[in-house]
Amino acid sequence: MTSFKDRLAADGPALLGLWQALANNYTADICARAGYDWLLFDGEHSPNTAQTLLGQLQAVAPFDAEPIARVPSGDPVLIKQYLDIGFTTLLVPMVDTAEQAAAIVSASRYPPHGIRGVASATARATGFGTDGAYLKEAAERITLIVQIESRAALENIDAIAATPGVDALFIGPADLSASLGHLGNPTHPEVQQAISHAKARIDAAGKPAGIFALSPDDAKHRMVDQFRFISIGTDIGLLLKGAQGLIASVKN
Ligand SMILES: O=C(O)C(=O)C[C@H](O)[C@@H](O)CO
Repeated sequence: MTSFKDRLAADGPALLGLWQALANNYTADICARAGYDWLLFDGEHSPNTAQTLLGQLQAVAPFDAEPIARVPSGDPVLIKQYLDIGFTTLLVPMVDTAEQAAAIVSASRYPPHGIRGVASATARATGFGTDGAYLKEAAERITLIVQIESRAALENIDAIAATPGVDALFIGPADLSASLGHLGNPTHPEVQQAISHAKARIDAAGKPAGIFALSPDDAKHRMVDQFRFISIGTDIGLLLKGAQGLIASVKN
C-alpha cells in the first residue's frame, strides 16, 4: 500500500480532499465513493471519539480515498490511540514550534526512535497481530502532517518544516486569521499574504503544502498556487447547501 507521504511526493495534480465533520459512518461511507483523494476525519472540532473514528475508518476501508485523522491536539496518548485503531495519516493542529513538531514525531514512532507504546496483538493497526511487518514498517507507512495556523507558527515555520519526521504542512486559514487579529476574516489581505509566505517557506523546505480552501473557487486558486493537497469542502457544507438549495428551488 502506497503511503500518503509517497503520494504527496509523487508528481501529479493536487490531491483533493473532503472534510468529514458529521462524525458518522454512513455519510463517510457515501463520501468515500465520490472520488476524493483523501477524507479528513476531524477529531478537533467534531464530536468524534476514538470509537466513532473507528467506525468511520472501517466504513471507508474498501475505498481508495486516504483516511486522514485530525487529532484534537498533539497529545501522545491520542496519537497512539488514533494510530492503533489504524489511521496511517494524522493531521495535528496548532503546531507552533519545532519542539512541538519533534514531540509529535516521537509520539508516532516506536522505541528507540520514539515513545509510542506497543500493542501488536490487540491493535487494529497490526491486523490484530496478523500483520507481522507493521512494527518495523510503521514509520514508513505513517504520514505526519502538522498545521500552520498561528503567528508563532509563521515565525517558526522554517524550523517546523525542517523537523525530521514532519512529512507535510497544512495551512489553516480560520485559526491563522484569528491569530493575526482578523477573526472570521480569512480573506483579509494580511492573512492571504501570510498564506503566500507560508507556502513559499514550505516549498523552500521541500515539503508538501496543503490548505483548507474557503470555497470551490478558492480551491481552484490553490491548485494554481500548486498546493499539493487541498481540502475543497466539508460534508456539513454540502448537506446544508444542498438542503437549502432544494427547498429554495421548489418554493421559487
Ligand atoms: O484553521 C482552519 O482553517 C482549519 O484548520 C480548518 C478548520 O478547522 C475546519 O474545521 C473548517 O472550519
